[in-house]
Amino acid sequence: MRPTVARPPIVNGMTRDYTPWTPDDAAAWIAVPREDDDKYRRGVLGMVTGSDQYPGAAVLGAEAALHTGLGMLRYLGPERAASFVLQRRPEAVTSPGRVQAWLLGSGIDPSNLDGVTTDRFRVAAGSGLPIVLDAGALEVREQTSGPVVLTPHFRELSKAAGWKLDEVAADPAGAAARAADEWQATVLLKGHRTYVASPSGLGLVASSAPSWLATAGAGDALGGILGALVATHSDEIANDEDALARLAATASVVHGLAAARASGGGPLTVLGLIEAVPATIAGLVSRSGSR
Ligand SMILES: NC(=O)C1=CN([C@@H]2O[C@H](COP(=O)(O)OP(=O)(O)OC[C@H]3O[C@@H](n4cnc5c(N)ncnc54)[C@H](O)[C@@H]3O)[C@@H](O)[C@H]2O)[C@@H](O)CC1
Ligand SMILES: Nc1ncnc2c1ncn2[C@@H]1O[C@H](COP(=O)(O)OP(=O)(O)O)[C@@H](O)[C@H]1O
Repeated sequence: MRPTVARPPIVNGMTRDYTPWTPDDAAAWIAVPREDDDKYRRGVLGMVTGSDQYPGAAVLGAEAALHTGLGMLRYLGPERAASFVLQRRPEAVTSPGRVQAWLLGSGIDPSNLDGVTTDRFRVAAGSGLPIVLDAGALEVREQTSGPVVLTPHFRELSKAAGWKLDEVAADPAGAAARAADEWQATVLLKGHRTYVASPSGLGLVASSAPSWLATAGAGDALGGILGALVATHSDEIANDEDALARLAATASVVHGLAAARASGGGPLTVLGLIEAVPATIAGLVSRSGSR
């Protein structure tokens, strides 16, 4: 039996308490495929990410989702980004079809949306399926009909909510809670500590990441990890109003632990982090198996 590890103390935000989300907590939110699973039953993620300006974000999100594990990835972004995704990951499918969850917005400038992306945002928002909104898709929350999790960093939250950047930076825990209340959506606010607030009042905080993670593209990888976790837990999301918050905190823990593994105390690249995700998940699964 493993020794019991003391849970870190609760972080008191001004408006709600945040319970630390530990690797043991995260381990319970990894879907391990069963013998009777097939690619569709495991979960299909639809991704509308990347643009001519930022095709790399699409590649990082797709790589991260596939390394986290899912039945199928449907990449439905613009043509140039799609060809980069296919060059790295020929298993990605680029034709529309059924999905269990959506990831929208990484690598997209909301002031410069192309027609295909706008149409696909509309279809995803109206599907009623669980949806992860990142970077250029934060505003899509206003059109959605299903469960939503948003993944802004400080500047994105300040812009989307119309709050001063200094205020968000001074009290990120409070800002995440306020956004979750106002938007009636789960909010994951990125930073050295990542705060997850759900509209029901749940607060979770993940702090497993080394500061070496502060590098361009790290958030695009987090989006892919979360997208895969959401696509493989559609039943749990339908039955538990806080499942999205727990999955978001789990994504942050997986991301932070993979970053620590890739870093080994020194600099990391985002592809290095992504390559460390399968071993990170195997480590979490073996923890939950030993309980
Ligand atoms: N390889 C890729 O394709 C990458 C794409 N990314 C995408 O890029 C888009 C913009 O993301 P950001 O996180 O940069 O958005 P931010 O809201 O942080 O910044 C927007 C813009 O403000 C300027 N800016 C802000 N702070 C600055 C500073 N301290 N020094 C210099 N310029 C500053 C930059 O011109 C930047 O493009 C998102 O769609 C994101 O997903 C980024 O994730 C980086 C990697
Ligand atoms: N100082 C830090 N320590 C630990 N993690 C960090 C730090 N700064 C940023 N991060 C993490 O790195 C990622 C950066 O995401 P984001 O700002 O969206 O970057 P990008 O848009 O370039 O992909 C987030 O997951 C965030 O939590």
